[in-house]
Amino acid sequence: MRSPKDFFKPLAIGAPQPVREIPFRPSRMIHFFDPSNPKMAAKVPDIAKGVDIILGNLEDAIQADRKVAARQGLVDIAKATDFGATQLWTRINSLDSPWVLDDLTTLVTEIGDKLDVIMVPKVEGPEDIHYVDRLIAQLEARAKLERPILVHALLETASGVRRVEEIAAASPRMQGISLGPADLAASRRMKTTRVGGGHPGYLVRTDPVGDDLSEGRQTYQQDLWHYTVSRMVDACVSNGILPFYGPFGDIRDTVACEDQFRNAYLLGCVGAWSLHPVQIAIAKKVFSPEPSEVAWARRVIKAMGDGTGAVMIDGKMQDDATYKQCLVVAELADALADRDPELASAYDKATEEALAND
Ligand SMILES: CC(C)(COP(=O)(O)OP(=O)(O)OC[C@H]1O[C@@H](n2cnc3c(N)ncnc32)[C@H](O)[C@@H]1OP(=O)(O)O)[C@@H](O)C(=O)NCCC(=O)NCCSC(=O)C[C@H](O)C(=O)O
Ligand SMILES: [Mg+2]
Repeated sequence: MRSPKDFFKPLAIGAPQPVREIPFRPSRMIHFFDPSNPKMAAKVPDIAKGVDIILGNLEDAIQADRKVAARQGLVDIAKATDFGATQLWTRINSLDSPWVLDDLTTLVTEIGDKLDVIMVPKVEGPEDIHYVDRLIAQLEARAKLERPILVHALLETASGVRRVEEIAAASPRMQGISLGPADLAASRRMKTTRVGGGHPGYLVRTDPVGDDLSEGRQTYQQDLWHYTVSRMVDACVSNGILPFYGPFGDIRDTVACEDQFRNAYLLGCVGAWSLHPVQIAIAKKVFSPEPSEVAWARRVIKAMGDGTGAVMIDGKMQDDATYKQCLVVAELADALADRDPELASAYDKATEEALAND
């Protein structure tokens, strides 16, 4: 076994030095496309300009007889496209599949210089990350890459959830984790056939009034994913990596998609997947803090000076802890503003207005 001191040493001679910190880059949406679908592939250069992350999917949703075409399609698109500040990711096939070895070998050697992150599906435990970690290092060395490719795990098995903390800590390559609610539901034998979102049967009911058990009792639908998302967020944040909500499969239901994304945002996720162009704007809206929230955060930070002590603002107590909460929002806003001039001016305008009243 390697010593803990070796954690940050390359796993192959000639592989690039692993990163010590995962850089925060705007990651509001991971936009999935099928590289074997000529219509979708043709849209990639344009879509890439409007998303934070674009992902060439090789796993589920790609037919078995299109796997090789999808892999080659991604190589061709990556070589032909300048992605600018947009991150290029891929989702490889599962580690027990007949395609994954060629996925990794081809992608790292042919487009490793363009790939930011490799998403690994159906991760069961840290040993899955150790396997891809070493293999990627060998391939990076072969391709003479200068920058390490990062790894993102999909949380979509009961065993993966049970070991999520070990997965998050498995390698310096670990960039983040996404919830995969469809596979996770199947793995856990949950009785929902939906891809993410709630279920009308999962509810709480108000108590009866008097003896009548059937009349006048409100029901409230509950969040099936609260436990898993919260656990994933803790595992990620305590290991310095980024948590994401995954897919919302009812493309028509943009309202419930927005709700699901917002729940994840409020619980600490940095982004979600978009499966269809219509979901890109939803993710952008939800995962960018509201200008009024940013203005409030900046107001509190200004009033708190060095961040210690307590002050009252608009009747609300602020102290060291609320100062830190506000830093989370303000720092996210600054990172997004660097990428998005429209957001930058909306944030500055709201802040000026808020500060003018102080
Ligand atoms: C879901 C889709 C199959 C729907 O496609 P389609 O029927 O073609 O929809 P539209 O007619 O509304 O499409 C309008 C045009 O937009 C293009 N399009 C559609 N989706 C995309 C996209 N993702 N990127 C780029 N362009 C897209 C269509 O080609 C149409 O173009 P045109 O005809 O020229 O106007 C489809 O959206 C799709 O396949 N999406 C991706 C699905 C996917 O990646 N699924 C896997 C991720 S979810 C998962 O794996 C579960 C998870 O792991 C878990 O376990 O929870
Ligand atoms: Mg899945």
